[in-house]
Amino acid sequence: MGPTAPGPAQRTRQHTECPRTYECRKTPSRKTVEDDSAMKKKERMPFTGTSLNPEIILLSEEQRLNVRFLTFPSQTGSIFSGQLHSETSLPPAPQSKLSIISNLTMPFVENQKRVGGRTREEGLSPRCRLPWQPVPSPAVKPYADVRLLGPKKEIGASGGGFARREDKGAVRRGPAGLSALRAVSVPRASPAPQRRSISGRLPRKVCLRDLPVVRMLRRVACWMQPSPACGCRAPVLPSRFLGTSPRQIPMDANFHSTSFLEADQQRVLITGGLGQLGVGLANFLRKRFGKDNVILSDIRKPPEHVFLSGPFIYSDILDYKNLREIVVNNRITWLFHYSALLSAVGEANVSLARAVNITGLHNVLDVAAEHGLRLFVPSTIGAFGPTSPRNPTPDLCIQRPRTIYGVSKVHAELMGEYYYYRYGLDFRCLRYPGIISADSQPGGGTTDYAVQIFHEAVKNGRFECNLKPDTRLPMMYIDDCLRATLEVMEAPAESLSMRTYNINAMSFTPAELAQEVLKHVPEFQVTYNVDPVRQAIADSWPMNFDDSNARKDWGWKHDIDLPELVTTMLNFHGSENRVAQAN
Ligand SMILES: NC(=O)C1=CN([C@@H]2O[C@H](COP(=O)(O)OP(=O)(O)OC[C@H]3O[C@@H](n4cnc5c(N)ncnc54)[C@H](O)[C@@H]3O)[C@@H](O)[C@H]2O)C=CC1
Ligand SMILES: CC(=O)[C@H](N)C(=O)O
Repeated sequence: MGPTAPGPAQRTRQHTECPRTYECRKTPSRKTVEDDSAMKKKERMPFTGTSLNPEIILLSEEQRLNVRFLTFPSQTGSIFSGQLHSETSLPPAPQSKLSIISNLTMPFVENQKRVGGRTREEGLSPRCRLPWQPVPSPAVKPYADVRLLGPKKEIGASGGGFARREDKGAVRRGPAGLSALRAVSVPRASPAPQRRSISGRLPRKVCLRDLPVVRMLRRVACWMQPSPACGCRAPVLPSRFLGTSPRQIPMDANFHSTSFLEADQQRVLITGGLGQLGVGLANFLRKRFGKDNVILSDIRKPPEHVFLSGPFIYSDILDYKNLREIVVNNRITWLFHYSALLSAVGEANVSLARAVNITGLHNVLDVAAEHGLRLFVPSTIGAFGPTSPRNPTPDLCIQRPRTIYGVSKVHAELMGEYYYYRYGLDFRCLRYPGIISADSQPGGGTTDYAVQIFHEAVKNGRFECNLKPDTRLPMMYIDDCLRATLEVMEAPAESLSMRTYNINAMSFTPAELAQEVLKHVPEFQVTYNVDPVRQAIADSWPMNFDDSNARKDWGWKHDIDLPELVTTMLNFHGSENRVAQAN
């Protein structure tokens, strides 16, 4: 069986990304009648897990056209990939060897082939066998033609060999269905056949049950077991079992990113960081991760105090290569994607909003998936529409927003969740209410009035509101918003029953807010000059937000209610005003 014809994805692949990844191809040999019969009688075990290093485990499988592909890292940290096909089988090939650490039965390959004159199950301890059977699938063909992708040097100690052909490229992928298995991987700085454990000991004898791959495969087995009730397979695999990223970069790209050892020291990138929320987020995260580990980025020129407060970098979210370069050069591990056009400005410039909010999001998703980042994308109350329940609005309900902003945010929620299931992207998303901040200005949304009112109350004693007095919307003080954002990012994955959560703090109308301001500024006057665009948007948005899932799953709790909000905001603007007057 020759190599498959390149698909469109392959043709566009960047081949220069990772010099550690090579392609090697085996010369195929024919399966025999004996093979066939052994397989039918179940005398032959399926192909087994072959990852070598207990700290670097990746197993994945994809169906591309009629070819199945499985991948795993070698002991040297390079990616190996086997291409499985129904027609042919592996010949012995002398140049490369695989160490087979166990007979972990892969549920997606139904046949055990000979490798270098021995079958893969030979020499394996029975106690290592996993208690599960190959899962029959119509897409799975019983015999394999395996191509290996790997480095030119020897990588293992036993088993058969594979002729290798150097190639700068990596695994290609096609549009067909995926049922990949993947465990989280750890990057390696340099090839090292024997790597010390954290305790300093050399892991000469590894207990297979403790290997990530074994644990992972056990879980896969559970997922893949037919459910007793219906006899069907679980409809989806958990994200971490799923395959590779969608852009055409080498398969081992995410080996360059987070290591378990480094996990506590995050390197953070914030896109669109010069808006209402980004600078506050950067300051907040810098307290947690250190000043130099949080990079703000935007397409605007930062004010001096922001520029001097920590790393700032130019990044246009529409420039994918630039984004990738920043992530790679700065070894980013967490990405907060704040770039967006908000509801009102989005309606004023739909094509730009579509580009920034949708195309920009695609770039971010791909970079994050490729480099194993944890990705936070904020959504909004604006992701709901007039047909959603409005009082309260639950996490899961109909979402038919009527703004490009809302549509782009529903798209972001769905794409993020799709990437989570499809590629194992650690996507986390909160639907923010209108956010009220003292020291930063809103960027053109429908809830902006609730920020501007304080400034005007202190400065002029009056305010012209562009929403009707009885327009009720969910709101939150910025400190709560930023804390929620960090909390959901730090929440253990097991605690998250969803990837997108509503969060809320309070809900009020302009009239109620003005009433609260009046308690502090007795001469305060509000007039109403309704902006029909903003009003129509607000009328389609939730009045109250049900955030019970966030409270239940990861312990979300707001601190600031309306009275404290008003006091805090007026204090800030009052003292700012006094400073200005004194100057
Ligand atoms: N502020 C709020 O009340 C709420 C905000 N959110 C979300 O939070 C995120 C941050 O919101 P804000 O800071 O209020 O937004 P903002 O409008 O104040 O700031 C957005 C930033 O994105 C930048 N940007 C625009 N085009 C860009 C591009 N091509 N490349 C890179 N950056 C670009 C802008 O320069 C701006 O600094 C947004 O995604 C927004 O949808 C969600 C709900 C409420
Ligand atoms: C609630 C939001 O998403 C934003 N503040 C807007 O009004 O557009």
